[in-house]
Amino acid sequence: MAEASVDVINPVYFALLLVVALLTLKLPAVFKYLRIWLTIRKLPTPAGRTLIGGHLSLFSPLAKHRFEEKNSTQLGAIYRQRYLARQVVVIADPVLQQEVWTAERDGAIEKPDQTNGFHRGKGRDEMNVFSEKSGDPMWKLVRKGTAPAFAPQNLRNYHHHIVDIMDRLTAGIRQKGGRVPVDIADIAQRESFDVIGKVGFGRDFAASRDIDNPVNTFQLISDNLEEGIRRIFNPFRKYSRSKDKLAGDAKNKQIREIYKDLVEECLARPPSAEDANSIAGHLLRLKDSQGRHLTKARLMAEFAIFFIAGSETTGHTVAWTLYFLAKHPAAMKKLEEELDAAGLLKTPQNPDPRQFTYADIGKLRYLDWCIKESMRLQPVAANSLRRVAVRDVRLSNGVVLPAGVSIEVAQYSMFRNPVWGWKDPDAYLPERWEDAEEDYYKPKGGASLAQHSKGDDLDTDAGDASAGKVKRMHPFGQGIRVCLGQQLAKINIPTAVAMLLREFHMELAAETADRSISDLEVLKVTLQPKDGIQMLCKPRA
Ligand code: HEM
Repeated sequence: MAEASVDVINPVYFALLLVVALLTLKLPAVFKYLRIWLTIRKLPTPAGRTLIGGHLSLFSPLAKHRFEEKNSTQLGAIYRQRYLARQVVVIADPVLQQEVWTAERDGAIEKPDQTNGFHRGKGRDEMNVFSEKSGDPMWKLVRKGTAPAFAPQNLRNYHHHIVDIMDRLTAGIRQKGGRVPVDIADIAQRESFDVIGKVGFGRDFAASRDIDNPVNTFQLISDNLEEGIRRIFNPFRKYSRSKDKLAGDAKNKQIREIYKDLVEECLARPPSAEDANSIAGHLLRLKDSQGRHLTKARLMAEFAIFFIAGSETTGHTVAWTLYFLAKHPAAMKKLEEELDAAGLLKTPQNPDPRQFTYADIGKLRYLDWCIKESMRLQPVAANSLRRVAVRDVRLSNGVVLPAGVSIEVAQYSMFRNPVWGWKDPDAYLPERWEDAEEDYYKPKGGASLAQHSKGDDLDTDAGDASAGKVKRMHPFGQGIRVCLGQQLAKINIPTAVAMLLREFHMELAAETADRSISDLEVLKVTLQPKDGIQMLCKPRA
């Protein structure tokens, strides 16, 4: 329920902070806090918060997207939340979120203060292209410097590695004979792991070579992300001596060793033409304005983010896509027909179909729609995108985001809330993407939108507020911090899905089919299958 009444909790915090401030003479911080609270206090807020934790006790960080979906339905597309003393404005409105990205481009909104939450180091050297503020020259240097690794020509040259990796995986699955369930989430992880190994670091991680051999690194990454998430919402956790926190510290150490090894290996390896175009190749060549190469610590932090972003996103998207297809036999059949028509499906008439090529990407429209629809319903970036206001930002609906307030852009709820015009939002309907306009929100009386959204468009495809439409589907984010690796994802996902379906008819095994999707998922930085997606992969010919 919306609450527009005076928040009785914040004065308590204010009093506490005042005492602390008097003791530490940090009065400006207290006045800043008071100003934030006074500015946003009229926004609705979810009921049930507690005195100290605020809304923290109302949701699990591992299912926060669902809490946000509920709130944005009940409270509207802009509301406030409190995590301990931190005031957060949550935005789940396509128009307002575009204004946030405009303000970010103008320097009024930034990434929050954070070191690399995923391996939790200390200091500037631990920042990376994801955590660094947009105003920082290092962010620009790394973003610009690594962009050529994701250029279409470069990715085209790497595509044969993806095909080889998929060939190895399908050979491994074929050996199961279609009788025992295969964990397709694990298969997809192996694929994206080996792909980032090659494209990112010129290394064969060999996860696709033996699908029965467990890859310990997956669990390590997964646990590390979970620990990272827990610390974002519990700043006191770092002082905890609990068993699971200490285990988290030990795993953190182990994963740092992996990044360190990777950096050492790339530094020591004689350069090859292909390595020079890998992400690591670009990172190793970068020099700052004073002509200095990145330090080893900085390289580790950058390697870490590409390692995680590369392996934790595309793999889960492949797994969710196959899950939805198996759940929706009519969509699966249509996709099989499309692949067959393109000569890419093994059938009795075509027992040796041609190989999937780079040129196929983009031509297989139904495949594209199936992936997009999966990304709408189960976007891997379901965690809201976190920012902070550097200076006051007035949104076109009159709400002011005061300097210092935390901002969370809730993508998950935007992709399915019917108020943004989604028809049958909970249904898996790949056909909806046949209409290119489906990407956009067009309120009745588009003219008012032009007024509502004063932001300039940031991406060429961000929408056109003056034409009365704005993007409501943006799984790769938007604006200057839009996903750097999206082109890699866009070639990897269709290749993996098409190459699996080429060989196998895929059905959900009972242990997965009988569970609801909320029971199958977990939000550990990315929205991923909690404990696998079991499928029967029946060889086609
Ligand atoms: C399905 C696949 C993927 C999805 C849905 C996805 C989604 C996103 C989103 C939403 C952001 C913006 C975060 C924000 O605004 O705070 C982002 C940023 C980023 N992504 Fe991805 N991503 C994917 C794959 C990849 C891959 C394969 C890589 C690299 C190997 C990658 C590297 C990055 C990096 C480095 C950033 C930070 C960019 C910056 O802040 O300037 N992503 N991604």
